[in-house]
Amino acid sequence: MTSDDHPHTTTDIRDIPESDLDRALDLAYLAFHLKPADKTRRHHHDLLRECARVGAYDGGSLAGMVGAHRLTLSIPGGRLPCSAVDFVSVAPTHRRRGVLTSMLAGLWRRCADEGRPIACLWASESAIYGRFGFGAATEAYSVEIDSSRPLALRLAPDARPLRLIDPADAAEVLAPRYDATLPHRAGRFTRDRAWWRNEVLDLDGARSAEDLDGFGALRVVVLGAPGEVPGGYAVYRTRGPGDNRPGAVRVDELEAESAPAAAALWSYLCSIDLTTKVQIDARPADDPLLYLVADRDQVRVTGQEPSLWVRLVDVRAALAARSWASPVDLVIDLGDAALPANAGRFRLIAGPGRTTSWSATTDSPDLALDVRELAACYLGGSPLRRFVHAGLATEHTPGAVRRLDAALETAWLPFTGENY
Ligand SMILES: CC(=O)SCCNC(=O)CCNC(=O)[C@H](O)C(C)(C)COP(=O)(O)OP(=O)(O)OC[C@H]1O[C@@H](n2cnc3c(N)ncnc32)[C@H](O)[C@@H]1OP(=O)(O)O
Repeated sequence: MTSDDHPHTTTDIRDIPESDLDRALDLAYLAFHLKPADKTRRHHHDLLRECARVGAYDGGSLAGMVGAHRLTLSIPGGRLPCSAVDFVSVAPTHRRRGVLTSMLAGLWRRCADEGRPIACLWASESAIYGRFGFGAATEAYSVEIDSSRPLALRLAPDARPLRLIDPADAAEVLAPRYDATLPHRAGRFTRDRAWWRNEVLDLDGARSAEDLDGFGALRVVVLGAPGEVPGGYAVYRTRGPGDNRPGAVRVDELEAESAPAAAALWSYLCSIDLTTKVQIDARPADDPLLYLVADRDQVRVTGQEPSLWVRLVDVRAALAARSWASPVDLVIDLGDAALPANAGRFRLIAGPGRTTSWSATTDSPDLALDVRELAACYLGGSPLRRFVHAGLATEHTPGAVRRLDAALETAWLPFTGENY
């Protein structure tokens, strides 16, 4: 297939066969300025082999590639097969000639073939993906706790025992607690054993020294007795004091069934000897931690970033798959320059216990928006009114935005932990 999706592209867009996996990785390392260790390369090789792979070939050479993990994402009220885009690379000799644009068009065809109504990704730069219809659908706070003193709490922590477990056993022990979060937290991936092993726990040590930044071995602490579903757990690493830095705890993941369970885990992490700081790269914006501390000055939000970007590849299927918090009946003008099959005027009829309908209409519109804004709102993370206030969506009928926002709302904000 020769691509005509962009005026400057002269590359052939086609699947990358397994025999080209090494060339594909060489291209990725060229684009990302990496020189990984052998075990990291082996890990990437294994990951990429399992991906859908779209390549841009210029004669005999590979000039671009997109990989997509075949994952399942939690959405409000359910789960959806998702193309989790990764390894996006274009050779510096071929940049800004429409290669990425053409490869993504190829990827949308793969999504349709594989029955994946949504795609998602972590963006290396936020400026890249909006034009392709991606919206920032989950966001994360980075948080730092001053643990030079005990964590002051407004409630009694869960009194069950805490125990450290062997990370090799962690996937089996932690999975039931993690899985229990999926029905109420959209934006999370279902995890098989390999995903736990490599993406969450890094058991083969494929993470680079820069990633680890002096932090030591992985530790896993679990709340509750062996044999029962944990009340909570934390996956973390520690770094002792030295080199003009205080000792610190870095938390990769913390899940808890309740606020007291979370309080027990945070208290533990804040009490580890020779450390005076607990840092966490990604927490949900509605993390109970921010409210259950008695002294809010002890917990600092140090950053707020978009995390998972979502693309509604098949808008009708994506809308039909999610649940709705309240009834809604609205006419929406939807723009989608990259996937015109989604664009047009549609009546959305949806609500609790109701089959969602998204059908073409000529009635006058209540709202006008682009698919990237719909994607940003899809998991319940951003109300549409923010985009109306920013001049990026239009309310033609007063009250329409309020009704759509009420229907899209979820009890918990969507959140994505691992940055694959
Ligand atoms: C999910 C992930 O893997 S994220 C990682 C993304 N990859 C990287 O950052 C690696 C280094 N960068 C690259 O390999 C390439 O520059 C890519 C993949 C980011 C872009 O590939 P290109 O083939 O140059 O993109 P393409 O030519 O199709 O650009 C399409 C449009 O996006 C714009 N665009 C592309 N990259 C960027 C960027 N980094 N910032 C802002 N705009 C961008 C282009 O200007 C172009 O706009 P136009 O249509 O108005 O002219």
